[in-house]
Amino acid sequence: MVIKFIPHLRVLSPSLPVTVFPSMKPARTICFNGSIPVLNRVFPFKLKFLGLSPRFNGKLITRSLSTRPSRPRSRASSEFTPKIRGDVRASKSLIEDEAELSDWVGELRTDSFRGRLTSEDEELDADRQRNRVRSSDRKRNGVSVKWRRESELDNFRESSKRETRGNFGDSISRKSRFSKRFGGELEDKDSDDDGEEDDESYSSRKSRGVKRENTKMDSRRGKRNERGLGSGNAGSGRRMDLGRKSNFHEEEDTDASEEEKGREMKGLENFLSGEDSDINAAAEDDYIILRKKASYALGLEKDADQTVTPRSSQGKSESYLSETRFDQISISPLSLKGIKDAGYEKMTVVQEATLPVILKGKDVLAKAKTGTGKTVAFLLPSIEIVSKLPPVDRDVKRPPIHVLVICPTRELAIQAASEAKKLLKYHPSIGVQVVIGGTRLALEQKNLQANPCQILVATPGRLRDHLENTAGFATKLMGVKVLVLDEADRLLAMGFRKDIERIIAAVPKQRQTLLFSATVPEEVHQICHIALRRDHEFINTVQEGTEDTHSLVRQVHMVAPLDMQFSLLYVLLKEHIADDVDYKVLVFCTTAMVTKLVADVLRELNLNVREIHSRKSQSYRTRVSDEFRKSKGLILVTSDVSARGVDYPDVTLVLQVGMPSDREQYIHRLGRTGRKGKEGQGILLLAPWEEKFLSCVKDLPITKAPLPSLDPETKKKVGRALSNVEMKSKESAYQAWLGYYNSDKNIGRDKYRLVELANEFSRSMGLDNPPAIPKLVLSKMGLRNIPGLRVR
Ligand SMILES: Nc1ncnc2c1ncn2[C@@H]1O[C@H](COP(=O)(O)OP(=O)(O)OP(=O)(O)O)[C@@H](O)[C@H]1O
Repeated sequence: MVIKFIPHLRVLSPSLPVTVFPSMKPARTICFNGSIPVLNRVFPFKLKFLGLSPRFNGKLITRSLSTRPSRPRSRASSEFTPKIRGDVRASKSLIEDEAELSDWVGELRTDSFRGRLTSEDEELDADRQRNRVRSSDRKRNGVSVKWRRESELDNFRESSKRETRGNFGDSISRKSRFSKRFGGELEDKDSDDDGEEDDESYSSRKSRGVKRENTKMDSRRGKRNERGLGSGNAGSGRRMDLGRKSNFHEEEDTDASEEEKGREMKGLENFLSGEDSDINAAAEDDYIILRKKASYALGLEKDADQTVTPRSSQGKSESYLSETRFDQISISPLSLKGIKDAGYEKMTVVQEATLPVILKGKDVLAKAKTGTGKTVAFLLPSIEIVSKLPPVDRDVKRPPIHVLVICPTRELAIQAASEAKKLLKYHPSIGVQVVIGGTRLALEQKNLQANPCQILVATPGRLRDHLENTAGFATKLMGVKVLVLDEADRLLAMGFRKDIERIIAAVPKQRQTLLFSATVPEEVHQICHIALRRDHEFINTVQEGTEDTHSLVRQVHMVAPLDMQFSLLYVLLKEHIADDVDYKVLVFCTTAMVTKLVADVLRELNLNVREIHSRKSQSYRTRVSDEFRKSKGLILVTSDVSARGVDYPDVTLVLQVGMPSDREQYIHRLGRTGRKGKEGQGILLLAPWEEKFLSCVKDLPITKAPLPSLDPETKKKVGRALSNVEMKSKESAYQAWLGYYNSDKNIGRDKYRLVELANEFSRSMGLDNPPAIPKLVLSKMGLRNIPGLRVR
């Protein structure tokens, strides 16, 4: 089979705008023989699962499980990656970052990885299945009991720690308000039964309980260590299975008769009420475990102060922080000082898990939930590696770049560079610079020349620009020791893949590569070999059996016809604002132009709104992003430019209007709230024909919420606001809307239906007739001669 790569995405996507870029050249077609699945067979990878053990003496214990026989490594990437060297001038990348992807997403979106699952995947699944069986066999033989016990204790300790976090009372009250609004399904037993208890007393009661538990746990940990229960056992080859802890009950109870169960229940109730808790100090471990088991068996969990939490949330809202302090690990005193100044004391779980592996020189593919400190996880070891390299002579004309960090969006690149600056505060000789699209290339070239730059953070498109247009840049890249792909799954997807392949070809083969993301779909495992060595470690800090989203983020979806959606959006925002004076809301829209329209409408409705998308200048984007980071009482309407990685503290609500491009994008957008173990809310507003999207996220705890009622006055108000919005904004939104859904596999298949829906969208904007669309655009979208469209 022959696969064709056509360099310019514009040519691929019929929905692209008509603007012609000077850099556009006639499409070249690069052909190579052999399908990607075949390449996968030839260049296999070895998956390593790493559970996070309870941590003892600051050490993380890892387990690895090979799912595939190792086969000889091959030069996969180089075979279909054209080499770039400094003087070769190729056309510029047309995709600067994800914001542009979100506008021109076209067919690339749905096809990025999906649809390429073949018998090879089935084979892989079979492998995994076999391993699962082996793993459960081991469990039946009692091998993993210790780990489970430790996990139970960790779970217990961590749930206690959670309670100590600031604003707990506030969180609870918000949670219960959210529950009230969205009905019984969300009833949260964390809060009081009647939901009336005031925040202060709740909060102080919690912290009392926690202190008690923490002290207990500390002494228990000491005892466990003495007894060797928690020893690493690193060589045993066993797989730690933290995710099993919430299945404790199911594993234990399957054989009990109904009568026995009844007896057990009574006994367990006594036990939980404390009547049976005749424990001595030496048996505290077992007491905790038994108590947990009893709780599970009863379908509820009582924490230290007897607060009941529903079983569904047990073990899922694990703390993002580990027990290990930065000063317990072996990093340079200069880094440690920087970390202290940044206010970090304990490592996050992903930092604790990845740091030792990276410092050992391994390639790493890491998965950790959103907002859990992945940036520091790859920056800190990278800085450590650079700090150990011999200093570069000042006279060297083209000092090497040692660490290259690639981010899919400009905002994310700026953020990562600023995090690096914080950590480098006491490393005066190590410089970090950022190169991103939307800024002047010449200015960046000057900066690169004038200032030290051992660490470079870049968006893919601009990096290629430098490779192709900045003298000596390719030579500098030959010094790369560590290559980081932040949001790796995005960067390895089709929209960026070609840029990434070119970048990989421009850095030395002898390097360390780190891939980080909150989502690592199966497809990434299959193609990560283009960046990673075969013996890389896959470090997954998301417990098996738990969701990829945070349990403290309440997720609901609503289904409403398009003609209700502007009014609904308004009502939902008003309700949220009324609930929380410190509101900070992100409203995600499908495309840049729809984002603009929604922002225009909400502005007309006198809400405090900002907008951010790729059609705004970079300086505007940076300014708005900074403002939103620092503000409260603000709504940011945004395209997917803000979907990944951007760290806005204390976002109270993420509202997604229209279906996200895929499951991963849903998770990343939602991940803008509930960061650093905090609480958050997510609402997904879908049209009836978008409901299919829910099947992609059926593993996530998204409950259906009833629609708020819309009074006639609200409808009128929203109608007036819509009529005040410029026609141009509506025209652009209509065209963008059509392009977005045209590229959806399901919706775009039936063009007649698509146009009907687009015209429904047009009516929802208050237009009697749909806006006319240029003939050329229509033919690029494959929509010529479809009834219902107006041509201009
Ligand atoms: N050890 C730590 N202790 C406390 N806070 C930390 C620590 N490490 C990082 N943080 C903070 O946690 C927040 C989230 O970090 P970061 O943005 O790196 O998350 P992430 O996992 O990359 O999220 P995303 O998946 O959305 O990109 C940031 O504000 C960061 O400063």
